[in-house]
Amino acid sequence: MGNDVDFPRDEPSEYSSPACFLHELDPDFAGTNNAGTDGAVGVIRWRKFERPRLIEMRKAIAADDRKSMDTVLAAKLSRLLSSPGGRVVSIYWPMKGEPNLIPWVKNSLPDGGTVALPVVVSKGAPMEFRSWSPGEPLIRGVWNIPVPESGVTVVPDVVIAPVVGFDKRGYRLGYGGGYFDRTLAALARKPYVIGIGYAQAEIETIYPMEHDIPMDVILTEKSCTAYAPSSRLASTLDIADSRSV
Ligand SMILES: Nc1nc2c(c(=O)[nH]1)N(C=O)[C@@H](CNc1ccc(C(=O)N[C@@H](CCC(=O)O)C(=O)O)cc1)CN2
Ligand SMILES: Nc1ncnc2c1ncn2[C@@H]1O[C@H](COP(=O)(O)OP(=O)(O)OP(=O)(O)O)[C@@H](O)[C@H]1O
Repeated sequence: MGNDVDFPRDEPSEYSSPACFLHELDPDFAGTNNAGTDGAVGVIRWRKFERPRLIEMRKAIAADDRKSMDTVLAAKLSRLLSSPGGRVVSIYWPMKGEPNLIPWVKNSLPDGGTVALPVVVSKGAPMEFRSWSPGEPLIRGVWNIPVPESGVTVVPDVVIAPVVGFDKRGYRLGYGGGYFDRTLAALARKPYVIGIGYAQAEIETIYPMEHDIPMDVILTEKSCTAYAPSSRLASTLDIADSRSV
């Protein structure tokens, strides 16, 4: 983040970057971060700027590092969802450097849980969740994201949502379609929502707007933070105390 950069305060102005490099700078650095003061327009603009920065940073993670971080995430997920028996857990098919949970599903989740994948059925509408088991055929959906070809529509008890970014209050920044927020808002029974990502995706704030729904827990390779510690649903689902994960 720009705040981490040691910015020389009394640099003469003739040493500043030429205007054509401004787009490469963090908005805080470039003085273009009006998210906090420009209302929704400023927030939307700031998010458009922030998403590619976070995605590129994630894609730059070396394959070996990614593999070991995914192994740590899988172990933490298994502890968090200690007895999935009979529950429907929605995962996602990884893209753009997101943590890959497919090996975890193959190795651990079949212990009594049903896996589902989110499906964008139409633009600007809530998603649907379709059951899927490793090996079952997938077809390309919106954005070329693989989705189950058959599989029945299910209602998830637990939704694992990949984050592009997340903040200190448990809000998630995604790809900008608003799909998870719209879907969670439309479900009759709110599932237990686990945001998952690498620790590098943490930012100070996403400047939450009215439609943004915070995650119950955010899991990274370094931390497991609960934002809804007394969630009734968590206890009925037998979700571990996040402090022990
Ligand atoms: N792996 C994975 N699968 C997932 C998600 C995810 O975050 N990760 N989703 C999580 O939601 C859903 C798909 N999300 C999508 C989000 C945005 C767009 C999209 O069309 N974006 C536009 C920009 C939108 C805008 O700025 O208005 C684009 O890139 O052109 C498509 C799908 C379901 N599947
Ligand atoms: N519950 C909702 N009802 C209607 N519109 C919504 C809702 N939630 C989000 N949106 C719309 O979606 C747009 C994008 O939202 P946002 O920036 O939160 O996306 P995101 O969480 O990054 O994306 P995604 O969940 O698809 O990964 C918002 O500007 C808003 O107009």
